[in-house]
Amino acid sequence: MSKVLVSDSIDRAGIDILSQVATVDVKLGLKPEELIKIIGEYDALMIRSGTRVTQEVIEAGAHLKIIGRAGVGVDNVDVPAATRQGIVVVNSPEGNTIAAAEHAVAMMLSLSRHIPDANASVKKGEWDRKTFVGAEVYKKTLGIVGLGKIGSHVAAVAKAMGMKLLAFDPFISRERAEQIGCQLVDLDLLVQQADYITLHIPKTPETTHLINSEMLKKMKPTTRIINCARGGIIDEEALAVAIKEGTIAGAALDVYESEPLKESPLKSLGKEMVLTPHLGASTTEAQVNVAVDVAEQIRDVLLGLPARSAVNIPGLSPDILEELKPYMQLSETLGNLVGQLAGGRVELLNVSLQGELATNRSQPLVVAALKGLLFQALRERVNYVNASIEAKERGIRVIETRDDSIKDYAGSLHLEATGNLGTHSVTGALLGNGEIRVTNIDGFPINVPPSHHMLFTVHRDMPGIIGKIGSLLGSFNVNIASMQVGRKIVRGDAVMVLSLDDPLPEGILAEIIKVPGIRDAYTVTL
Ligand SMILES: NC(=O)C1=CN([C@@H]2O[C@H](COP(=O)(O)OP(=O)(O)OC[C@H]3O[C@@H](n4cnc5c(N)ncnc54)[C@H](O)[C@@H]3O)[C@@H](O)[C@H]2O)C=CC1
Ligand SMILES: O=C(O)C(=O)COP(=O)(O)O
Repeated sequence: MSKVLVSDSIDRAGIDILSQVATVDVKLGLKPEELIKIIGEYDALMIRSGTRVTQEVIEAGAHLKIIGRAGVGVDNVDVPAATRQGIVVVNSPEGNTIAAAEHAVAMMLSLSRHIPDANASVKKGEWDRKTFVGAEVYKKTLGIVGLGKIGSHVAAVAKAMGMKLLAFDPFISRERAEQIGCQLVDLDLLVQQADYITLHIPKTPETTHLINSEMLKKMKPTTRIINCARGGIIDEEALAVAIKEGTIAGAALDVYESEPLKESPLKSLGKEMVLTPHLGASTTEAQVNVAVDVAEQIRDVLLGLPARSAVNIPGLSPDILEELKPYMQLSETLGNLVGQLAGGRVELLNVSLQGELATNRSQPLVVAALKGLLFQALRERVNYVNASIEAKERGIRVIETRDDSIKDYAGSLHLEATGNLGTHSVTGALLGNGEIRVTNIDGFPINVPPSHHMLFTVHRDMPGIIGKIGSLLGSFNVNIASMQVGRKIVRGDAVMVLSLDDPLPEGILAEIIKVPGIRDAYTVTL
C-alpha cells in the first residue's frame, strides 16, 4: 500500500479520502532535517504553507510521486526540482478563493475602523471613543494589484460597498477588468490614486519587494495597504518606516517575509498596523474544499491517473484533463503495448489521432503514450510530468498525425513504434462505457480488451494451430481467459491474441515459436 505523509494541518475529509488508497501518517511541526530523514518512505506528501519543500527534501524523497499543496501558493515548494525528479505538484486553485478574499475585506475594514485595538482596549476595561475614530471606505478608491480569482472577488465585494475600483494586472485584458467593474491602470497611477491598496498576486522574483520605499513614497499619507497574498511582496522594513513617519496611514498584513513572524518592527506599531497569522484560507469551508480537492488528486495519481490541477504539467487545463482522462488511459495502455511489441530501443513514435479524437488537444495523449512506452524501461519512475523529457533524452522522436474521418469507432488512437528491432503498431478505441478495446495489431483487425498477461502470435492461418497453442499452454498449467484471431485474408497471415490468467512461465515462448506455422510470438504484461 502507498504511504502519504501529511506534514501540515489539513481537514479530516482529506485524510479520509487518502486513507482509501494509502497509509496516512500525520506528522505536524517537523524540523527540516526530520522531514529529510523520513521523506524517503513516502509516495506522496500533503502540505500547506507551513512546510518548506526544498530541493534537499525532494532529492531525499526517492519514492515521491506527488506533492499536494492544500491551498493556492506553491512558493514553498521547489517546483523545478520536483519536475526534474518527475514529481507532480498539485494545488487547489479555487478552494480557498472566497476565504482569502473575505479576509482581505475584513482586514481593510478592521484597519479602517481600528477594530482589533478597540477590542483589546474594551477587554482591558477601557471605554475610549476618541482614539478609535475611523474612516469610511464608501466612495474611496481601492487599488487591486492582481485581478485573478481572489482579486476579482474582492472587487465584487468592494463595489457593493460603494468603492471606486482601480486594478493593475499586466496579464488581463481591459475588457475583463471592465466586466469586473475595475479601471485597468499602471502600477504607478494605482499607488498614487488609491486610498486602499490590496495585493492579490503570487510571489515571484518580479513581485518580490514590488512595494518598496520608492513605491511607498508615491502613495498618499491617507493610503492604507492590505497584504493577504504573500510575505515579501512588501518590503517590511520600508513599510514600518513609512507608517512611523506618516508617509502612509497604515497596513493590514496576513503574510510575512518569514513565517511565523518573529522579532519585527511591524509589531511595535499601534492601531495603524493590523496583523493576523496567515489566516486567509482558515475557514472551515475553505479547509474542507482544499483538503478534498488535493486529496482526490493525490489519490488519483497514486492510482496511476492524471491530476486535474498539476502546476508542473504545462498546457493541461483541469477541464481538458477531465475530458481527456479516459483517452489518456487508452493512450498509455497502447503505448505500453506497442513498446513491448517493439522491444529493444524505440526511435520513433507515430501518434495518430483518428475520428473525433483528431479535433482534441493531442499533447496530453502524446505524453500518456510516451509514459506507457517508457514504462518497461523506467517502471514507476516515468509519469506525466517527466515522460516527454525522458523520451527526448532517449532520442525518441514523436510524429503526430490527424485524420478526422470516422471509421469503425467515433474516435480511435493509432500508435506506431519504430526501433532497432522493427516497426509495430496498435490501434485502440473506447467503448461507450469507457472500456478500452484494442482494435488492431500490426494491421490485423481484432477486438480485445487489454488484460494483465497477454500472448500475441503471428502465424499462418491454417487448421490446428490454435489447438496446439492451447494444449501447449495447458501443459504449462497456464489458464486462457479469452482468445481471438484476426486475419486479413483467409489462409494468409493471422494474429492470435490470448488473455491469460497467469504469467507465462520461462521457456514457453521458445516452445511456442517452434510450433509449425507460428512466425513470431510476444508476451505482454500490462
Ligand atoms: N493569505 C492566504 O491564506 C492566502 C493567500 N493566497 C495568495 O493569494 C494570491 C492570489 O491568489 P489567486 O487570486 O488565487 O491567484 P490567481 O492566479 O487567480 O491571480 C493572480 C493574479 O496575479 C496576476 N499577476 C501575476 N503577476 C503579476 C504582477 N507582477 N503584477 C500584477 N499582477 C500580477 C495574474 O495575472 C493573476 O491575474 C497568491 O499569492 C496566493 O498564494 C491565496 C489563498 C490564501
Ligand atoms: O493557499 C494559499 O496560498 C495560502 O496562503 C493558504 O495557506 P495555508 O494553507 O493556510 O497555510
